[in-house]
Amino acid sequence: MDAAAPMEAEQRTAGQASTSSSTAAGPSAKPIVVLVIGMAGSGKTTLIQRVNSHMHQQKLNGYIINLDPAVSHLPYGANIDIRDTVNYKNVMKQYGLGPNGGILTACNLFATRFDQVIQLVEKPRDPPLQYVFADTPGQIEIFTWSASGQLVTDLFASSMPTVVMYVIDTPRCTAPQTFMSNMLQAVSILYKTKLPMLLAFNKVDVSRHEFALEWMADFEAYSAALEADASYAATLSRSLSLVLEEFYDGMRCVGLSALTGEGMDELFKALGECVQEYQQFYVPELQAKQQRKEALEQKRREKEMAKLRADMAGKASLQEGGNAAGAAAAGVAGAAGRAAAGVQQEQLQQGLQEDEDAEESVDLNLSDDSIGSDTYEQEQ
Ligand SMILES: Nc1nc2c(ncn2[C@@H]2O[C@H](COP(=O)(O)OP(=O)(O)OP(=O)(O)O)[C@@H](O)[C@H]2O)c(=O)[nH]1
Repeated sequence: MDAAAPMEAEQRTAGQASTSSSTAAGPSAKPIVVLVIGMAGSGKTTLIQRVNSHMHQQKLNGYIINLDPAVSHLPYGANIDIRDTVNYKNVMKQYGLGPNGGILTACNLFATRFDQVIQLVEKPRDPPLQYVFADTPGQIEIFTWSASGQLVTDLFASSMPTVVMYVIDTPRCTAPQTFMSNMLQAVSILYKTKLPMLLAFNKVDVSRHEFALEWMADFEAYSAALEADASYAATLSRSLSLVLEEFYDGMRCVGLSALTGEGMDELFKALGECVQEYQQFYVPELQAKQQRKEALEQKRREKEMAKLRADMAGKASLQEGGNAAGAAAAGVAGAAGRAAAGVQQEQLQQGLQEDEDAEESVDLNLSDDSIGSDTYEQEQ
């Protein structure tokens, strides 16, 4: 893998729009990262192309990252392209993998350098970046259920406001069970990432998305659509629709057409709302997570310190105890030499007393050595 490639690829600024004083994210704000996820063929790449041209028109400062190593042609100029860094076909050959294994491994290799991508995105610019759109592999699970997808998502979300845009092929969703499959996929991504989500019903030029909004708002309407179907899958879909009511409630949805450009203004408005949700819910959760991690680390350090103290105390008391016992034995021998049983007893007592004194001084020394930790424990 070419480590310097993300840096070089970034020089190609085809995806950058021209300058603007009226920035949606604010002049000093961090860019909004949009992870574009969806089933194969839902129109992610075409949608990003449309978004790119919309950003140019609106003079929004955008940045595009392609994370799909297997895409053969990109209709937009990506600022960073995974294919400049890693060739998934070579990966397949080198590791003896099939296409999916090759794509997955290519993504994993790229993810190991993703801190460089974050650095590039965060690089100060004038005017600052407002939006970062990331195109993900068509095989949805390669991104959503892989270590690399998790890493990329976490790195973005812990550095910048991050939103998941789940792209849906609307014409295909007119079948109620395909609609349910899409919703379940979206829910699983929401659970996995815990990020604000936007449902983007694409291809509304072919089929309007209002039927989907109705199914989400009204269980009876969805149930009616399944009426003619008495199969087990249909019954399950009906039950799932009830379960998903909580998910549907308040979920942001936009109807888009990557082909005609319909819905672009609504998309950017919805992204702004998602950022508010990110600030309100995700950031406090992230902070709490970091605090829990720090507390665990602190506990681990304290435990190690206590173990070290115990080891040192054991060694020191053995050493001091041995010295004192030696002195006591010498005293006993001297007393025996003078043949005085009372004196012998006295010497023995004295020896034991010395032993006790020695132990006391060991304890004090240990306390001195570990003032910081002891103080912390007492405070706890
Ligand atoms: N009519 C119509 N067709 C669209 C629209 N968006 C995408 N398409 C078509 O849908 C097909 C798939 O589009 P892509 O952009 O390649 O979809 P993708 O999700 O990136 O596909 P993968 O890379 O396989 O994941 C193409 O033939 C596009 O021309 C749209 O809004 N309307």
